[in-house]
Amino acid sequence: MQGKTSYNQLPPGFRFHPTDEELIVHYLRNQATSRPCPASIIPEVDIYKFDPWQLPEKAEFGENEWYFFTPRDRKYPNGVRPNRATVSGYWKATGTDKAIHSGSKYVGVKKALVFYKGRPPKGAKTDWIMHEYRLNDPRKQARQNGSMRLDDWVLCRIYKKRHTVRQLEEKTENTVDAHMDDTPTNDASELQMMKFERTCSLSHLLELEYLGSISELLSGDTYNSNLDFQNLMNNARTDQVEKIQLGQMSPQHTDRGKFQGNQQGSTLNQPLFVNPTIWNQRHKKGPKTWPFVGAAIEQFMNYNRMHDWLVKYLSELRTVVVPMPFTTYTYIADPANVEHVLKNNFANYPKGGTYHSYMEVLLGDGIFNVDGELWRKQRKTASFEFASRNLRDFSTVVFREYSLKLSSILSQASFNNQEVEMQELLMRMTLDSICKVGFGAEIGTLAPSLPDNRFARAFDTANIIVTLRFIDPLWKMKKFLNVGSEALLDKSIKIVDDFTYSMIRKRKAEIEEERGTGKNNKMKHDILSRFIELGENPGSNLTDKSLRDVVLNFVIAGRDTTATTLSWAIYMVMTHSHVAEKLYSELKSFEEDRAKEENVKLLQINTEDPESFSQRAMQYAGFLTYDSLGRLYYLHAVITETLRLYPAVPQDPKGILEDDVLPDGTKVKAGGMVTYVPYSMGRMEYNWGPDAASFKPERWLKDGFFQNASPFKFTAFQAGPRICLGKDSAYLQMKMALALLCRFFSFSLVPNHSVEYRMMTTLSMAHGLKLRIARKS
Ligand code: HEM
Repeated sequence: MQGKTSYNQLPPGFRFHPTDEELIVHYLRNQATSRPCPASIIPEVDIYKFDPWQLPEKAEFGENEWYFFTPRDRKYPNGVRPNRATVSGYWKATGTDKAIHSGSKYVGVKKALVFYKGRPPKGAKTDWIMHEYRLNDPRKQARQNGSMRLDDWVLCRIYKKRHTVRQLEEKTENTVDAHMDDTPTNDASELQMMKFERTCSLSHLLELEYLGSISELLSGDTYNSNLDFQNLMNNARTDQVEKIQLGQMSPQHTDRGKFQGNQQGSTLNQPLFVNPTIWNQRHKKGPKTWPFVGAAIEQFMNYNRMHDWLVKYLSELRTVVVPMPFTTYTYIADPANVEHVLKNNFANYPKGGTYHSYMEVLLGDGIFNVDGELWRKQRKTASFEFASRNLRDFSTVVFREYSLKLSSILSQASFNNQEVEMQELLMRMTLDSICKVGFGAEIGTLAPSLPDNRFARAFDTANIIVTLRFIDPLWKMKKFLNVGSEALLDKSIKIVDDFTYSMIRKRKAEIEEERGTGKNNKMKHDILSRFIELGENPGSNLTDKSLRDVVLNFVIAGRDTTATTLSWAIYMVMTHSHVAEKLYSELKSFEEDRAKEENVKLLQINTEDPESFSQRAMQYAGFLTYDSLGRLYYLHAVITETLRLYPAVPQDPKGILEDDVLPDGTKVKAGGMVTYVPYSMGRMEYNWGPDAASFKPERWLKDGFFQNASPFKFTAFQAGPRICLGKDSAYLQMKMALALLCRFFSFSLVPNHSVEYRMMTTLSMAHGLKLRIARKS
């Protein structure tokens, strides 16, 4: 645009202090009519896609206040109120609008807003202020294809007010001059515990009352006195109800009770357990079973400690049969049974239709969520990609970069005497890494300010809600009515999809452009780019939807699993001093050996000097390559031992297509579920000997070298044809991060912080991992 001054052409010392009138007349009006502004100083940013503390870095100019042109969306499809929600809060108007005049002419309106964290009406007020300027005659957007756009442009000034002027500003927010507020604040230094928005936990969502009816569902009547299994089964397991109504009965029920089929199949007359022996529980070895509900009561009462509940039964019985209303769950821990289910009779134990229908909204037809031919094709392509050296080299660079980012956050926290929530930091690290490896996208949740991220938040929310479907008998009704958790799910999926599809479009355009300019040598190595290229082969049938499914399945597979394992590994190391010492000594000798190999001198390290400390950490990170990490056997054993006792996927259910008999003689019926239980398997003396419950990395080493165990005994990565595809990649990332962290830091638990698992599909820590950090020389 000719005649326009760009901000970097301005001489030093210039400040941008426009009046309200100038903002409207010279900037907003020009922007709205596509004419050049006097200086190209105000960027176009959809500020509602960010939280206010993320905005300063999006501005082109400004020290204590930042200006943006932003579009506004409607709150409701047919309304005229703007949608003021952001990722982790909302803007709320304060005071009355102020008319802006130019001479005697009324030219626009200024509105003041305050940012609240959380969701209305319970948000917490913050010090972030916005002044929003609108033209007196904004051009309303013509509604196109259900577009939610309200008007073209408004102009916003954002700033954070100073505490010293808080009271004054609260009274006069509408008129106070933003220029009074020129003290930059440093959020991190104000806090004892590094705090940030967390979305990955169910309890967090419940605290925020995001899920409303779900909190009732879980804590209220539905699952206690008014246990409504008919409802549950009608909603969730119609396929199995059908089978039992035909008079079929699980043979393993015969010694505990039996079903009395209802010939008419009326819902009022559901099948009953009527065998009188059921009333006498004295000689029973497994869980207590009762009429109508099978063992659901005992299982439900032990829900929060279910993994340990299973340990107790599986150590006595090896196989536990738990009759439930209209179905039977069979839990197995004997490697021979596991091998039968996961390998020898693999075709009989698929994921099944129920799983697919629950997870489809998030996972689509991705590798995690399909069986048969659809799965086989994806497995083949993905295995090929995972074996590729390009992907491995690219991942190594990404994992190193993000491990260093985490290390520098920990270093900063230790210099500031701050405590950290390690599990949350690790979740951020693995999410950033998998997005980079998966999409080639920097989402930056591990940036020093620990910003919130719309995609990350929506992805977490969607993940939690689809998992809840397995215990929410009302989810289909909620989905139909688009209320409660399902409405939130719908919203979250839209955000996830918008982000993913925009990445797909961007990547496709980049590939096209590179071809156009003949720069094909700049091949991208992220998974999405590789699949886009594969999709160009005739007959590949890879649509944008399948690309979306591919990538999201990898994000879900690789993120929480790796982060929770790292959390448990750090916890294990810090609570077993001899392990911590041995590991540290391995990492130190490795450092010396690598320096010699690379023919470099180790940099001086002064643990009281942040600069020297970080330089040495960077040098160390450079020594960590795919090949050199392969030599850290003790580290490998520490991670594997952690996974034996704290497997990221603690139990993994499979459907049953046809009646079958397991190697130990247990009969299983079509329509039921067989679950192999890595959490229990790792703790069974019959699998690991009398010290099964102890944390001993040494059990994996022979003559100093790592020795694998049978995958049907050590099942943390599953086994057989569907064994985890990301195992090597996960070890690479975990070893990279742990080598750096355990070399340069030691950890201790914040007093009174309790570490226990949460019942979810992955074995995360219910209250996170709150740590104090010390630096090591
Ligand atoms: C400590 C880390 C990890 C553990 C413990 C783990 C464990 C597992 C388990 C138990 C399964 C089977 C799940 C099922 O039955 O549905 C699985 C499947 C899978 N994992 Fe991992 N995983 C880890 C990390 C990763 C990573 C980093 C990736 C990729 C980036 C990945 C990719 C996959 C894929 C694609 C599958 C599906 C395989 C198939 O169905 O054919 N995993 N993983």
